[in-house]
Amino acid sequence: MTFQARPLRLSTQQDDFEAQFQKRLHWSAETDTEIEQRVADILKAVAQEGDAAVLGFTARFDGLPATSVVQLELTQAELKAAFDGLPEQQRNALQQAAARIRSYHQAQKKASGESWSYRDEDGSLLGQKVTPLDRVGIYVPGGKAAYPSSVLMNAIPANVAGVQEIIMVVPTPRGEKNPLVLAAAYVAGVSRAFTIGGAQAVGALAYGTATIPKVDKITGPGNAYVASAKKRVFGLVGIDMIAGPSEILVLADGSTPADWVAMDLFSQAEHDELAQSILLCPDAAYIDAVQEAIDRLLPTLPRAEIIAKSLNGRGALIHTRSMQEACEISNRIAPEHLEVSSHEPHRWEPALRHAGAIFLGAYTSESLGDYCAGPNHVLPTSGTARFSSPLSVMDFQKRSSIIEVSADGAQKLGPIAHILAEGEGLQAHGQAAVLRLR
Ligand SMILES: NC(=O)c1ccc[n+]([C@@H]2O[C@H](COP(=O)([O-])OP(=O)(O)OC[C@H]3O[C@@H](n4cnc5c(N)ncnc54)[C@H](O)[C@@H]3O)[C@@H](O)[C@H]2O)c1
Ligand SMILES: N[C@H](CO)Cc1c[nH]c[nH+]1
Ligand SMILES: [Zn+2]
Repeated sequence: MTFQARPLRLSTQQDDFEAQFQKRLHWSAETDTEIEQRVADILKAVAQEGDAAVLGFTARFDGLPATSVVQLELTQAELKAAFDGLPEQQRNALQQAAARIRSYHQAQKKASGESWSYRDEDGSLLGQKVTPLDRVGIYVPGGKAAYPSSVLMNAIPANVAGVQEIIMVVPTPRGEKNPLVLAAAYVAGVSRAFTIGGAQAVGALAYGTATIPKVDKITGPGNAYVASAKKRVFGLVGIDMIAGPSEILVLADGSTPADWVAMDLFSQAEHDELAQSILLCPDAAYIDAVQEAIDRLLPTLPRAEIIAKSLNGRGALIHTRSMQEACEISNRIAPEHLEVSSHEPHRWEPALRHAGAIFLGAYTSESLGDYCAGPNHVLPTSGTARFSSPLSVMDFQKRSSIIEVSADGAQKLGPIAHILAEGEGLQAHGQAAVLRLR
C-alpha cells in the first residue's frame, strides 16, 4: 500500500492565514471523557485492591497473565543478562549514549543542582540545601514501540541526582521483553523494574501495593492513559510534566539539503498519528523541494502510514515573509523540538525564546538529541515550553532553605518582623522575635 503525505501549505501573506494556522495548531489533551472515566476506575481499583488489580489490568490490557506481581518483576540478574546478551554493536551504542547523557547531566548538576549559602554582614547564614528524592518511579512507554532511550533519559538524571531507589515500570505486551530496554535499565542503574504499564502502573507507584513500593515522584512520557493517570495522582506524588504527542518545528533558510529536512519532519511524525511536524521557510521554491522529497522518501519507510496520517492531519509547510517572521511564529508555537536549519543558526538563536530543545545548524538532526547528544529528550510539548523545561537532574532533587540568624542579626530582623507581625495580627510571631532582642 502506498501512502501520500501532503502537509497543509500555508503562506503568512494569505488573508485567512491566522485562522488556518490556529486551526492546524489546535490540540488539547482534552479529555476524552471515556479515557478519563476509565483511568479514574483503574486508579480506584489499584488504590483499593493493590496487586490484585494490577494483575487484572495487566492481563486485560497487555495480554500478560500472571498469578503474582512478583512474577512481573525483572531481576537484576535478568537486566544484566540482557545487557551481556546484546550484540556488541548495540552494547557499545548503549554505553556511548549513556556516557554522553551522564556527562551532560553531571554538568547540569554542577551548574544548578548544588547546595549554596552565604553569610550576610551580621554573620547570619542563608542558603539552600539540595537533597535528592528518596525513591522515584520512572515510566517507560512500551505499548506501540519500545524505548530504551527513554530508560536512559529518565534513570540517568535520577542517578546523577543521587536518588537511592529508581523503580522502573514498562509494559511488555504479551510478555515480549525488549532486550535493549532491559539492558538500558542495567546500564542506567535502575534499582527495580516491573513489566506493567498504563494507568495501573502509575497507580501502583503512587499508592504502593504489597509488591510495588510507593514512590515520591513519577516521571516519564506515555500515552493518554498514562498522562491522565499522572495528572490524577499529582499531589499525592510529584510528577515531571504531562507530555503530549511529539512535535518538531524546522526553521529553514533553504541552505540544508531538502531530503534532510523531509526526514527530520518524518522523524517525529513516525512516533504517533497525532505528532506535529511543521516547516517555516521564507523560500517557496525550497518548500516545493521539501514536498518533493517527502513524496520520494515516504515510501521507503516502514512507518509510512503513521507518518502520512500525522503529516496530513497535523503537519504544515508555511511560507513566511522572512526568517525573522519565521522566528516570531516559532515563538508563538513554542515547539518541543526546534531545528534551526540555517547556514547562520547563531544569527537566529537569540530571537528564539520558547522551545523545549533548540538544534542549531544543518548537521544537528533532532534524532541525535533523541538518542545520544546528551541533553534530555523528555521535553515540554503542546506550547508548554513557554513555561516549563526539559526533564533534568533538578526534577529528582528538592530544595530546603537554610537560615541561621546570628545574635546581631536577630537585633536587626526582630523589630522588622515585630512590626509586620503586628500588622498581620499575629502577636506570638512578633513576640518570638522581640524575646530575642537584647
Ligand atoms: N516525550 C517523550 O520523550 C516520548 C518518548 C517516547 C515515547 N513517547 C510517546 O509516548 C507514547 C507511548 O504510548 P504507547 O501507547 O506506545 O505506550 P504506553 O506505555 O504509554 O501505553 C501502553 C499502556 O496503555 C494502556 N492502555 C492501552 N489501551 C488501553 C485501554 N483501551 N484501556 C486502558 N488502558 C489502555 C495499557 O495499560 C498499556 O500498558 C507515544 O505517544 C509516544 O510518542 C514520548
Ligand atoms: N522524540 C521523542 C520525544 O518527543 C523521544 C524519542 C525516543 N526515541 C525516539 N525518540
Ligand atoms: Zn523521537
